[in-house]
Amino acid sequence: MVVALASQKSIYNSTNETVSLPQLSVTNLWWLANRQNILENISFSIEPGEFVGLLGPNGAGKSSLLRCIYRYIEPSKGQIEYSGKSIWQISQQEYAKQLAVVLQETPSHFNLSVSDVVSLGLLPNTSIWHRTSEKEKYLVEQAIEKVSMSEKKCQAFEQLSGGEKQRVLIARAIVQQPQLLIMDEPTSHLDIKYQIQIIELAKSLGITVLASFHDLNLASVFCDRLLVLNQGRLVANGTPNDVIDCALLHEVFGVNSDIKPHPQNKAPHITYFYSEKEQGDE
Ligand SMILES: Nc1ncnc2c1ncn2[C@@H]1O[C@H](COP(=O)(O)OP(=O)(O)OP(=O)(O)O)[C@@H](O)[C@H]1O
Repeated sequence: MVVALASQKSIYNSTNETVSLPQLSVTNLWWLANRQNILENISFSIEPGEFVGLLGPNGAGKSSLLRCIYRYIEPSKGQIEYSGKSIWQISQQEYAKQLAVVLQETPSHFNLSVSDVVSLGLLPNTSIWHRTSEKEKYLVEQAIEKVSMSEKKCQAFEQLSGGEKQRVLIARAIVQQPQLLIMDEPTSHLDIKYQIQIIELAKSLGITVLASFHDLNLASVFCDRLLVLNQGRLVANGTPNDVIDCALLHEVFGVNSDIKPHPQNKAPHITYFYSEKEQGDE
């Protein structure tokens, strides 16, 4: 038996014991486009509250996998379950309440101010005719402050820099108060200070996060677990310590590297070699 969606964290097994459900599980997922396998037989699950990084070189299939999970594309085969239920059996409105998505391309929000865009995060939990309450206005203000955009809250969203737009979209996701946050390269337009700020912010929400990264060191320091895609296949799934090693980096990303513990939290920290020199060469 599966309990109601908003609290779907557990089920009862045959001996009536409560067993924990993964927040998200992907099983034998395939996606074909133009008769080509873009995603091949991918399986993994994510527990509630986990912060999971999705890694892989350009074209590995990261965005395609995330698009399947947020229902932008329908997989060719396989299952995606949210709290034990197929995502295709959950109503669009209910799924929108559970899940917020921050993408690398910023959508056009013509004539909307920063505050307006952040307020859009209220929509999945209200109706279009709903009058914004004082509490909701406060939530919006707070989210804008958290991403350090208070000074520009009245400015047109379209006039912002790429990094500022990204921060506003994170604030919109915060306002939505989702259980699962999906971010496709959330730090791609951000300078290093805001990269760290945004990831720390996402972590501080205490919700389940699945985010794709190109910066492997950032992912290593902040993620509980890493999934590595290569040519549409899941080639590694484990803690940063389990996953990040020189052989994998060479095989998947084609780089030579040296790995040492980060001085702050001992997570693997990669130093790349910039020449064609093989490791160990003088
Ligand atoms: N709608 C589509 N039709 C055909 N091919 C597609 C489609 N969407 C993605 N692809 C192909 O699937 C592959 C994986 O693309 P995807 O965007 O998922 O990779 P990615 O890992 O997110 O890459 P990047 O790091 O460059 O953003 C690419 O070769 C891409 O050209």
